[in-house]
Amino acid sequence: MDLRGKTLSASGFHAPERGRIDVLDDVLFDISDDGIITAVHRHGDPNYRTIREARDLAGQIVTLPKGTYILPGFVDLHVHAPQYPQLGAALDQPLETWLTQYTFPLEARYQDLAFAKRAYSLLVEDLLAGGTTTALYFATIHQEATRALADICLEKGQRALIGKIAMDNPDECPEDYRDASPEAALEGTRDFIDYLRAHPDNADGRVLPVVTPRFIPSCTDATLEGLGEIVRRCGCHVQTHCSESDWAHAYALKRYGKTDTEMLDHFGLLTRKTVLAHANFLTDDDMDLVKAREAAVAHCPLSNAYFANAVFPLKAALDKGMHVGLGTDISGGPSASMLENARSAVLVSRMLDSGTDPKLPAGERSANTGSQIDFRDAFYIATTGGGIALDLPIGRLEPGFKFDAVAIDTRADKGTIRLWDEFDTGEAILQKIVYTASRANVSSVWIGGAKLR
Ligand SMILES: O=c1[nH]c(=O)c2nc[nH]c2[nH]1
Repeated sequence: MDLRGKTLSASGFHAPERGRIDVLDDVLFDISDDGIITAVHRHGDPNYRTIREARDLAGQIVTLPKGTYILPGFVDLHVHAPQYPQLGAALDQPLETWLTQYTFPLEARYQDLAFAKRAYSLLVEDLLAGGTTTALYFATIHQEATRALADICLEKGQRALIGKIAMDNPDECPEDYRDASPEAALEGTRDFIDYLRAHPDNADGRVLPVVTPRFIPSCTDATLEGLGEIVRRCGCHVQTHCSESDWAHAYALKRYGKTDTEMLDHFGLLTRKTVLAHANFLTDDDMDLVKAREAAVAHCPLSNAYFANAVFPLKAALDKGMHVGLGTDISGGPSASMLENARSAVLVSRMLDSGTDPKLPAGERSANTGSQIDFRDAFYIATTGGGIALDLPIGRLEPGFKFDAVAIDTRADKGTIRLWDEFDTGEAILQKIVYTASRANVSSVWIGGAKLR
């Protein structure tokens, strides 16, 4: 049911800060007509009963069934929308081969608007069904297809941030899939920003434009400089890939004698609203710079296992106070599920922590002991961390935040969660949700209080 102007009676979980899960046991969420949480009344509050009776009398209360729990909707911080048709394909190639032989030819197809609309509609539907209420999308270089992605998000109600990709370097991009010149790359970026800002269905800014240099290898200096100037003027979000693999990290060092992070900063592309995808090879100085600029990393654990040649030190980044969210990196990562990626974040952190070579004695197996995270950190980056990274009031269930939420039905017949009343209470329920839930357990999805599924 649409929850705008209503009160939801439910139990659930969110992570107001790193390391702390707030167990919301039988609470009332007051939701405004424009879909913002205005109050959360807890069962133990002195005026809980009075408030409940008043809301009940006004016919305002919507109650979730027992065994169903509310979570913040997932914030996917790194999605290549056009790559959905190759999800689960070509994962045995190194990044540079995967890009040139598979990914660029697929993305080039998006000049066909009918193909673009078909792929993008399916993707947005599937992400919503899995509980992704906000997605930060790379589109392609094509203006029409990128506009179509924005229209589809608006029509289906998904919160989204979308970038028309800028890529114009003839040395690294194929002739049939690159911006014709720096001017074309910059004009395309500006046109898409203007399109979204003037869109009649986007008055509330549900879909935001993102300045999107694909990564340093694919852009000329003139384009990177021009994009920095656009960011200064428009204050938009920025997204790009940063120091992802040995090859990508070495590229900037060879071209400039500096790291990706240093060069992005040089071009004015490292801001409070910048999201750096992957960032596996950040140096200590890079990390300091990212933190100082309050930029964020989109950690993509599944994709990194295939393409990055290393595990991102998530725990070190979180301990340092860097902004970090979670990304599926469709299709570098073969799963569109944020829950599956949350589990992968735990898994790869365990491998980083223990080391992986069984021939080495335990004491020598890892240079990164103390790297493991738990389900709380994984849940945090999938929700709260994403909201902080984007500087948007999403990812938490507290007053002032949008009611972007999912209901997890732990009793769904075709679902994969099995709870035991004898021992599953409080946080233990969230732990089982994070580790075992699947799409069949996502029973409802709301964005800004509007029920989408
Ligand atoms: O995982 C990735 N996916 C991409 O599409 C891409 N482009 C540059 N670098 C990239 N890495």
